[in-house]
Amino acid sequence: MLEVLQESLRKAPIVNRGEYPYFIHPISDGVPSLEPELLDEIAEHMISIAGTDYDRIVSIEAMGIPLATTLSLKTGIPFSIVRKRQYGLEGEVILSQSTGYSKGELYINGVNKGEKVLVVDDVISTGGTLKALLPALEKMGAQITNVIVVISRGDGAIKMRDMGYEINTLVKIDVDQNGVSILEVAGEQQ
Ligand SMILES: O=P(O)(O)OC[C@H]1O[C@H](OP(=O)(O)OP(=O)(O)O)[C@H](O)[C@@H]1O
Ligand code: HPA
Repeated sequence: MLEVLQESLRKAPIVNRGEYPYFIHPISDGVPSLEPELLDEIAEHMISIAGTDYDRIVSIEAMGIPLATTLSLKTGIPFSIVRKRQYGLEGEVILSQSTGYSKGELYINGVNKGEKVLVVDDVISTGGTLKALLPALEKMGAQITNVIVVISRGDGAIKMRDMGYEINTLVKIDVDQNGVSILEVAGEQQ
């Protein structure tokens, strides 16, 4: 299951971002090369989890974009990208994002009241990003049908569950100076 993803994670190099050991991977960084086989494997798996009964895919700049694009082409469902840049459009919602290595503002445009949305992203780590985004989408009147994140590291997904949000993740990993260890793969017995 998810063989291309697993193989690529085993090769991921680590760099330090302050105290935070940061893995570098095609899905989370777009480098060194994002292969169509990997995007295809992930998008098919996401569709097997979420189906296609939603009005909009929502994802976050930058590395949510290839995921949302692939899903949109496969499902025919449009997507909106939550941006790190302000546009000042009517109805734009501003939220504060905090990750293990950065802080900043995010701006939501294009999500309409009453829409069913699928939220996808590349990584959940501290959970800081989704902790800000999911309540904001609900406040805008969106109905979140599913949240799917490709790679889970740390306890962000557990913290989100404690807040009442179920996050589907495709792989759970551990990261240290030596590299990435795969702890769990969706759909596989441990
Ligand atoms: O669970 P968290 O600790 O919040 O970390 C997860 C977030 O970190 C990364 O985004 P980043 O802000 O690095 O943006 P990028 O996609 O532009 O690399 C990733 O795409 C998630 O959105
Ligand atoms: O270690 C990481 N690598 C890539 N993207 C990330 N987003 C949160 N943590 C990470």
